[in-house]
Amino acid sequence: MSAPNPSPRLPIPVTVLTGFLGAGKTTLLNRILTTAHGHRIAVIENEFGPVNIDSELLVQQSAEVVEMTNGCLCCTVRGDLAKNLLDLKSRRDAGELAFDRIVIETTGLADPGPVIQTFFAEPELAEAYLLDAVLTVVDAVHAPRQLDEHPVLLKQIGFADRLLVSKSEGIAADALGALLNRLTRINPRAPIRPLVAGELDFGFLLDIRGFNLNESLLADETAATPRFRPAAKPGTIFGGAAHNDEIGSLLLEHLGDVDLERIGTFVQGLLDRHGDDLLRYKGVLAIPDQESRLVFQGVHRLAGFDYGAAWNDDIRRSRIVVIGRRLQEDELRAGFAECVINA
Ligand SMILES: Nc1nc2c(ncn2[C@@H]2O[C@H](COP(=O)(O)OP(=O)(O)OP(=O)(O)O)[C@@H](O)[C@H]2O)c(=O)[nH]1
Repeated sequence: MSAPNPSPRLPIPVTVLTGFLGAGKTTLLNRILTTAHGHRIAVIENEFGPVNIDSELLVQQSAEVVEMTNGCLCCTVRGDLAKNLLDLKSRRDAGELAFDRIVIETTGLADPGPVIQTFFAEPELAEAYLLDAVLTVVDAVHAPRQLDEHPVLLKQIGFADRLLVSKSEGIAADALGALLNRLTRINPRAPIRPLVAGELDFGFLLDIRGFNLNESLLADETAATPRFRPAAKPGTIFGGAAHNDEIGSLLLEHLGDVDLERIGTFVQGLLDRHGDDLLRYKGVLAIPDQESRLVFQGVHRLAGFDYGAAWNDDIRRSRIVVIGRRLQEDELRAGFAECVINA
């Protein structure tokens, strides 16, 4: 029997590890599992086909590994994912397993969207687990071509909370620079780091709380030197004409309040019309007569709203960041403009 779990009632953090075929997901996972960091990690491995090679490649002594084969998590075996997660939780509660976080390694072809949605769509899962972050490994050598040929890689990058570039030692500095620029255009929200030999920075990988509803949602974008690059002019938001990447991002911003009813209608309309194309969106809004920030975020059509920290002496402003496919910039800007309250 394993030692009792320290906090059986707290939600268990989950990290989704994604990246295209051969990007280096298992290599990274092995490094995570073999580093002494004090976390007890259970792993869910998903692979196409009847045999899970990845789980055989894993160093198993330190982790409980659940194998999911014969389909991809994002489509055929999504129900199994929920079942496996609940099963792991019951075994943990019963003292049969001891772990304090889960890493899910998806197949290289998986769209992370449905995997993410699983955690919000099923109340039992939402209570038991806390989706911490999506980590996406990007293969520096192959990504430029893969990005042109495989739209799912755009989604994997678009959904990421952290982008980890593998094999960067294999390419010239200017090619790496071009790739990093391209990644930033697709997803300006996610910090990027190369995966290099040596110690892993667990502060960068774990406990990111990328899906929490709080005012730090846009922390990176609201820093003194904004990491977020707003679209300069119409037509430039899709990662640039050079690559014709369909996934891009857009910042909607107003230095002041927005009308609650109008912004609700605007966001709802957006989800109704374009929900399939909205990968991630986050907003921090100032609402008249409301001392606290209204914070929202979502994935496709699943969105959550809540009031966060008080504005106090901070400048009231309203910002929405959208990462999506084929974003209709003019429509979004016009819709948002109708919601703002001009002092
Ligand atoms: N040179 C170099 N090779 C790497 C690096 N990371 C991973 N590899 C190699 O790339 C190959 C694929 O790595 P994996 O970790 O199996 O990739 P994966 O994303 O798990 O692959 P799939 O599960 O098949 O999608 C292996 O041969 C690794 O040794 C890196 O940073 N540099």
